[in-house]
Amino acid sequence: METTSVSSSRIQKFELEEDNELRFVVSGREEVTLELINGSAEVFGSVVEKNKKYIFPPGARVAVFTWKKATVELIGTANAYVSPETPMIMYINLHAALEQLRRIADNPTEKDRVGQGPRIMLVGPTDVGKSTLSRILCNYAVRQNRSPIFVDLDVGQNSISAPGTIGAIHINRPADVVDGFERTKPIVYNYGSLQPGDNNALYEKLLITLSQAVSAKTVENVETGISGVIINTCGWIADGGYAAIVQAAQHFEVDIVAVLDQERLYNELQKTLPKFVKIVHLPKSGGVEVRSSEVRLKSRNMAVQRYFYGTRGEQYFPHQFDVPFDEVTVVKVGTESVPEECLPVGMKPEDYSAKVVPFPISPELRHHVLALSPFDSLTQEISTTPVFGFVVVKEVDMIEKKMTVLCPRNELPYPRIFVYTKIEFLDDHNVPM
Ligand SMILES: Nc1ncnc2c1ncn2[C@@H]1O[C@H](COP(=O)(O)OP(=O)(O)OP(=O)(O)O)[C@@H](O)[C@H]1O
Repeated sequence: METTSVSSSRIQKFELEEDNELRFVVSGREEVTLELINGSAEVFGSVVEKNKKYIFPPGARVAVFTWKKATVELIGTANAYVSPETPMIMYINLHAALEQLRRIADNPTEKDRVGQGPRIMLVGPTDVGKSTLSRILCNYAVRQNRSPIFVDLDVGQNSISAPGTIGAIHINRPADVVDGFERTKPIVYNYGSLQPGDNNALYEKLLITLSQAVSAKTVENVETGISGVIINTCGWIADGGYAAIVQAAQHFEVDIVAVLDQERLYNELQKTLPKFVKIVHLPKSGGVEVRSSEVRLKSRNMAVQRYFYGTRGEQYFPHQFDVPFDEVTVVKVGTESVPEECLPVGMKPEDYSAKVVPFPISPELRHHVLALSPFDSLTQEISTTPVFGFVVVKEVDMIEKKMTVLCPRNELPYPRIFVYTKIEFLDDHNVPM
């Protein structure tokens, strides 16, 4: 990738030519301020306002793209360079194709797709820019007065709720340049682990339930139906991961699959998916970060941190609660099946993948994120019903028989059925009780 400058000093000014992208990483411990001095620019599809200061936190990785020309200033410690090579033309062409399908859906003279706009799914290995392209496509859609549904099936790096979940949100305004999309009224299902392969059957059950909830939304609201659905997936593409992609395409009834980067996956999907599904192959941007497992862990911690504490632009003030053991039931979804050879002859093994079972309260729960179920007693529906939200277990006192949890609200909702997750978060803030 050709670059025009690389720098990390405190004040840096960049002149961007047509179709150039300024890429930077906030590399120090302090924030970095971005300002558009002249021209026009966007960050992952969100318009950057002239002379407004955008403050990015440490670790942020950003691309400021211009279709025309722009003068951009960065203040703070940032590794930055300008690249003249980006796939943005191809990404906007994809958006134009989606927009064309929305127009057809909106046109009552066309019989076949009336009322239902495109359903696109983005697939590819990890770190190819799937989440970023989803954000760009959602932004371009709302900038044309559309209101699509964004679905995130990535349980490892979910951008709607905590890690270990899948979910959907209705997008009706562009993403904030720094904080991304508003997460109001999301539909969130708790899967409880970072790898879909940990419990394939449960993952598929949740895919089905979420796809039904999304379809109901697209039928309920005409504008949403026409705007369509944009689906981000996780980077697990081998073996069971490939099967999960195919299942997701079927359950969400997608009509377009955009494969980022990997040609082999593109070829395989062409053979597997039905002919009416259009499959496109797109290059990844040279700016996309290849993240180590350490960086991935950090970004997951930041996602949980954001869930409880918000962002610089929108801070939350969570509370801590002591919960006596007798006021809470902890459950787990999915247990080991009894091996066939241990069952009486002729008996079929039961499907334990989504079985809801009590989980003993013990110090093992410390630092675990637990989901809040809307049910008031142990029922099998817990496994496939959206959750209220999450708490983090800060302490488990086996002598006093109580646990201390961090909750985003100043009230801990009843009923108190907490669902175990494997996700851990070390909260080092002092929070009021
Ligand atoms: N053009 C770009 N320039 C600089 N950074 C970028 C660019 N595009 C994406 N990034 C950054 O690269 C990182 C990875 O991108 P993204 O999350 O979109 O990849 P992904 O394929 O969804 O990854 P995964 O499947 O692992 O979740 C993010 O931090 C994102 O901000």
